[in-house]
Amino acid sequence: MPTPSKLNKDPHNHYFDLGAARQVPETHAWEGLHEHPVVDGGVGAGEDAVPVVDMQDPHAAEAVARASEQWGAFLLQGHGVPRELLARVEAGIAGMFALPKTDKMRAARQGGDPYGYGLPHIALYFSKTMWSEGYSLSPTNLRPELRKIWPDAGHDYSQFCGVMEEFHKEMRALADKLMELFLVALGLTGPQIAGVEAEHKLTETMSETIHLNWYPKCPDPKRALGMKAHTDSGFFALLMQSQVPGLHLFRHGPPADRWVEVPAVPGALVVNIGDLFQILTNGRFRSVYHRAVVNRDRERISLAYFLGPAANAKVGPLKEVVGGGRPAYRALTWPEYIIVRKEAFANGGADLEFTKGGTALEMVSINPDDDDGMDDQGDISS
Ligand SMILES: C=C1C[C@]23C[C@@]1(O)CC[C@H]2[C@@]12CCC[C@@](C)(C(=O)O1)[C@H]2[C@@H]3C(=O)O
Ligand SMILES: O=C(O)CCC(=O)C(=O)O
Ligand SMILES: [Fe+2]
Repeated sequence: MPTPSKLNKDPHNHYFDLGAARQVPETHAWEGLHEHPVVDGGVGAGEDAVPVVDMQDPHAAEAVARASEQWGAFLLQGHGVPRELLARVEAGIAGMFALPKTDKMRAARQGGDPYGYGLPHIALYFSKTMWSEGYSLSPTNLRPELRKIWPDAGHDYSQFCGVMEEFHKEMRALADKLMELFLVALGLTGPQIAGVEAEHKLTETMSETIHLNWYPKCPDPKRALGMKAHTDSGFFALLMQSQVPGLHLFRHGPPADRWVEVPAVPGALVVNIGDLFQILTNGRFRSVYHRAVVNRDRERISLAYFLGPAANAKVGPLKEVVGGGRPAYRALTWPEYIIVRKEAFANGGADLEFTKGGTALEMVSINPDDDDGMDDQGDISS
């Protein structure tokens, strides 16, 4: 086992084999994990039942609007991605994460690279280490990236690339449909949606990242954390989780602040709204604060497919949503938002419950009493 000091300084966790650990070292023991109760979000959980949207339902847009306003997340069914493909994707990811660490480390993220193998970006902001390994990939550059792990480009490589490409094609088509459904859910008319698309090319220019998560079994799951609580920064994420629950969504009281455990529903995907979508929709659709916990007996895998604006597009509240009102946020690019979030994290803004310096969204919001940002128009803004 490495010395704790070395582990803490190593954002990519080179030295600690989570899968073989017999105890949770101090470096991986998080405080405050049990401040809020965890409640079941399954069917029959009353108002804590995670909303379900069936894309085939003629009233899907209304269900999306309700879920996006009240939860910032929902389970998506009727999406058309074959269940058997999801099973092959999951098996492929499990096989990749089961490779020796030395193979995976060949793809380790270097410095500020957005892509690569290792702990997620937010790991850099915390002194404790998460009980997980991650791998961020650009779907348009899969083969060269995965050659780092499988330099011989043999059978496993071809199979994994093949299944991920098939999956990506399906997911991209789904993301485009979902973006349209969100715009309908916002109450935009057909001509308004066409206008938004013509003006901002939202769907056409959306950028995509696939992030794979592996949460090995943990000998003491009450002390460890798979993924530190956060909001995703982009527009929205489509999450595929294995049949082991572990995703928690935060809900404010009354009756009490709590974590709602998302049930593992075979074939369903989870949709999480991100911060830039909250900005785009002028705060109508809320980003969801969420975390992933770990399990003593079963490892867990998830795949998050992130959609966001093009890196150089300024995102501000859509004028079609703002209407005669005022924009609640100033316009900024995704990279600019990441810088704001870094500052917010440094000030304790990572924890909704204990925010000292304000969350990143608060830092980019426009105070209704001043005129700041009123003329801060962007590519995607009012
Ligand atoms: C597109 C992206 C969203 C993400 C940062 C990234 O460039 C690639 C990884 C993503 C991820 C996954 C785990 C949680 C998260 C907060 C993180 O640290 O890395 C998200 C990022 C995000 O939503 O900001
Ligand atoms: O593993 C999960 O369920 C959550 C993962 C997540 O939040 C992320 O990758 O951004
Ligand atoms: Fe997330």
